[in-house]
Amino acid sequence: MGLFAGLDVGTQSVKLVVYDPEQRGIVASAGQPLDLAAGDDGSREQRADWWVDTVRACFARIDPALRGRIEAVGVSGQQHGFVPLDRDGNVLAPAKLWCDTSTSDECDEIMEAAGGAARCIELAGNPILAGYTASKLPWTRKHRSQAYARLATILLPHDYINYWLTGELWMEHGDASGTGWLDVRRRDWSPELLAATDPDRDLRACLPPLLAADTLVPIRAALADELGLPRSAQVSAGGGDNMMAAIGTGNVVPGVLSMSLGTSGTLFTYAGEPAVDPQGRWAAFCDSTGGWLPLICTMNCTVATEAVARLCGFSSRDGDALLAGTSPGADGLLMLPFLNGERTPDLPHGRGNLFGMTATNLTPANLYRAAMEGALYSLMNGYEALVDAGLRFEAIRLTGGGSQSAVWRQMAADMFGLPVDVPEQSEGAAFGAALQALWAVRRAAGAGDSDLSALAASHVRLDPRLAAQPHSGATAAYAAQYRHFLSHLDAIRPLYAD
Ligand SMILES: Nc1ncnc2c1ncn2[C@@H]1O[C@H](COP(=O)(O)OP(=O)(O)O)[C@@H](O)[C@H]1O
Ligand SMILES: O=C(CO)[C@@H](O)[C@H](O)COP(=O)(O)O
Repeated sequence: MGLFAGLDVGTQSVKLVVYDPEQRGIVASAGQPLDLAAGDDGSREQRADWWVDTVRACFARIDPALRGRIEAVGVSGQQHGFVPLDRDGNVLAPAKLWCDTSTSDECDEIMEAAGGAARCIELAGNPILAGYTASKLPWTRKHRSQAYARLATILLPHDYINYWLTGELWMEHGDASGTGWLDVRRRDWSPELLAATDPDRDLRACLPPLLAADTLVPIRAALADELGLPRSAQVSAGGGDNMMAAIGTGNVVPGVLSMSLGTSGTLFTYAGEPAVDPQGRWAAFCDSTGGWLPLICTMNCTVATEAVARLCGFSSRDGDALLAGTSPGADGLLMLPFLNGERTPDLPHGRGNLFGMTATNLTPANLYRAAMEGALYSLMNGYEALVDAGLRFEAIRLTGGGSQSAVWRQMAADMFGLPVDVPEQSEGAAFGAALQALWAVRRAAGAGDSDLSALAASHVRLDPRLAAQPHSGATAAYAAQYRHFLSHLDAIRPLYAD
């Protein structure tokens, strides 16, 4: 059997893993950082050619002998980014990203045109929140009128990489549901939401076909030659990074809870049917295997820890050592880490807040701990909605860069009162993309092991050395601090109302 490549175009970097399904091991990997253009108005943008150049650089770092054995490639990407193309497939403007809060007025305008947030949920399963793709279109109409005039196709980041790899335009249901335009119950575009976004043109014409999760498309021969891949290599449907991390953490059956600690913080679980919350307390997305993926996403996870580490002059990679003398609750120091504005809770104009400072507790270590805790309190807030809805979990599967911190692993176990398991394959999204490609190839071959849950069960391996068990004393300390988090959140909401 050949090798399977998984690419993850994240916010901070591109990651590439090459997986050998026979050996059950990652045989090569490469990562390369990405720039981010940030504006005071909350804009967060990247250029599509940065992604392509970085993907090229990652492939170049893999041994050519391994590249020559790659049978299929799966692509994962940060969700929601708006990639506008003209009719010749040229990119018209920088991509506004999932963490771009400059379009919150346009979110309100779309929801008003559709009949309000509750009506959006009735129509398509989700309100139009800051970060989702939909509001970036009217923003483009207002601020980039030339790009709007020439707009022929809308893609998401991973769709664009698929287009570059294959020359074919498509979307799949998982990432497409993060546009805000997909009716997640019918798994098709909502005409009402499209019309509410742009009453003057048929946006449906700008959206490429939605292909099934097990689709395979041949790579472009010229690009295969350039990247050193076989001309027979294929590209699977791919998906949003959370959809791919679901596969890469074995979250393809009900009852598993995954948490990703990256630029964003996310919590998600698999559902075999649409999982819509009438109050919109979670994102009712589709997954990239034919199911659904109720998801909580915060915009400030490692955003907050990186900011504190930078301020205090250390690397987050060394953060655990600094935390040695600290304890749950950070000695009373509490951070509401909404540095970039926030989606969960819905405070696009929010800012970070620090509470509980005394003459003795304001140390770099407590500050760093407060950032880590604050990132998890935000997720806890969303998790309670899932629990209210009757969902129960026995453990957390942790992935994303933050999963490399032993302190964060233990903190998650203690705060949520659940054991934390960490897959051996630490790049959950990139690994999930490789597994999706493997699954699609096995299905196309009619192979016996083509059932995804069986495939994930046999390929996603947990690393017992990285597991953490909850300690009840710490759980109680976090619960007390979490109550403060909620009361401070109530207090600051009016400050950031518009
Ligand atoms: N050992 C560590 N301790 C704490 N944080 C870490 C550690 N290793 C990585 N990280 C964090 O993880 C981030 C990268 O996470 P990742 O999931 O790759 O992000 P994204 O997919 O959003 O680009 C780093 O910027 C850093 O903040
Ligand atoms: O917006 C969301 C999910 O709705 C984010 O989770 C993005 O998908 C970006 O992910 P990372 O780059 O942080 O992995």
